[in-house]
Amino acid sequence: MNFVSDNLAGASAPVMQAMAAANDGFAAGYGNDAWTKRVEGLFAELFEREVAVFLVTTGTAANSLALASLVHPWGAVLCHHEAHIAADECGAPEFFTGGAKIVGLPGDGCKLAPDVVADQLARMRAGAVHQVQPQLLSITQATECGLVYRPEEIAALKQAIAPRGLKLHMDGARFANAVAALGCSPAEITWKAGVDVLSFGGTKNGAFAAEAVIVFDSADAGQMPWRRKRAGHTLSKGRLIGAQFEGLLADGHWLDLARHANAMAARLASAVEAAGKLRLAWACEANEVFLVLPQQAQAALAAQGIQYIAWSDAALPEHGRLQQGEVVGRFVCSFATQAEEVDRLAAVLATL
Ligand SMILES: Cc1ncc(COP(=O)(O)O)c(C=O)c1O
Ligand SMILES: C[C@@H](O)[C@H](N)C(=O)O
Repeated sequence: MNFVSDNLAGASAPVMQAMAAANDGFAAGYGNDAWTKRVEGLFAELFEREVAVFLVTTGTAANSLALASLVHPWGAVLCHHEAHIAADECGAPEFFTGGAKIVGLPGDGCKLAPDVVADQLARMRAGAVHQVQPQLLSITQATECGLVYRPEEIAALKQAIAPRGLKLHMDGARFANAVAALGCSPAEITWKAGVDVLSFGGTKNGAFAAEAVIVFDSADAGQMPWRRKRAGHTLSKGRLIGAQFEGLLADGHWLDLARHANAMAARLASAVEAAGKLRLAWACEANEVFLVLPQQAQAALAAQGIQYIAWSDAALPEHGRLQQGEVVGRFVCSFATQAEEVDRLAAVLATL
């Protein structure tokens, strides 16, 4: 059984069918194909406004190109110190921005609070030629610890950066899971809350390799066509990504997939809490469950061949610090996770 990552699932059947259907005949290249054009319209409908859409194949590309379009080489990107852009993209944001500084901030569950952001900004002197200039705040939705920002929390972060004119980026690798968890509209947790640019994740949701940079103000999108091309993400057969998103977005399929993943995670979290043997490191709010695993639990899982990632504990609150030998286990559910797998995992953890 595999709870390592939603990246490890394949693509959903409707996405595969959409890709197969897009294979027929000839099509314009480099994003000028019919599938990509239709998807641009679908995103405008989804976000209830005109949007600029740039399809790429990885989340790292989506994040790095979004940042590069809005941050100067002498700029600074504020984010959580355990954010994917800070900890898991091998310096791609720094590379594509031409050297902008990633400034990591603390926060329980990888969530940023407005006062922490404001305090950091107060320490960065505007216009000081000896200092990098803060130009963008990046938040991850759902966070790297599986928590979800509510619309009002996003708006409060926007309010904290507004006096210094920072842009607000959302790493939405698990955006679908957050929307499904909140039951809100995509607009409510993006542009209506102050988000300027979104990395809309399709890959973890149920596509094979489909990510979209969604820019809510066309004035912020001017550099993207060239930056995407230089990054090697303007596909000659752009229908490859367009068809995936068409399959994903059709009839709300993307949200159905996310709801299932979230339901599987909730099933696991409830079973663990009912058994009373283990504690959650953070609340289960989307499609991930983070458990504090003593050595006995680690051994039992290994014996059963149940795979997960031992996750960083750096975002744990002081009172939740690990004891000797404990690790935080990250268990990720996807659209492909079956209830029987969850129940078997829960049974192993209940017999500790
Ligand atoms: C929160 C988050 N953002 C961005 C990414 C980057 O995606 P990719 O691995 O496709 O570059 C990931 C990982 O898959 C992620 O977990
Ligand atoms: C790199 C690893 O963290 C990946 N983004 C995942 O969430 O599984």
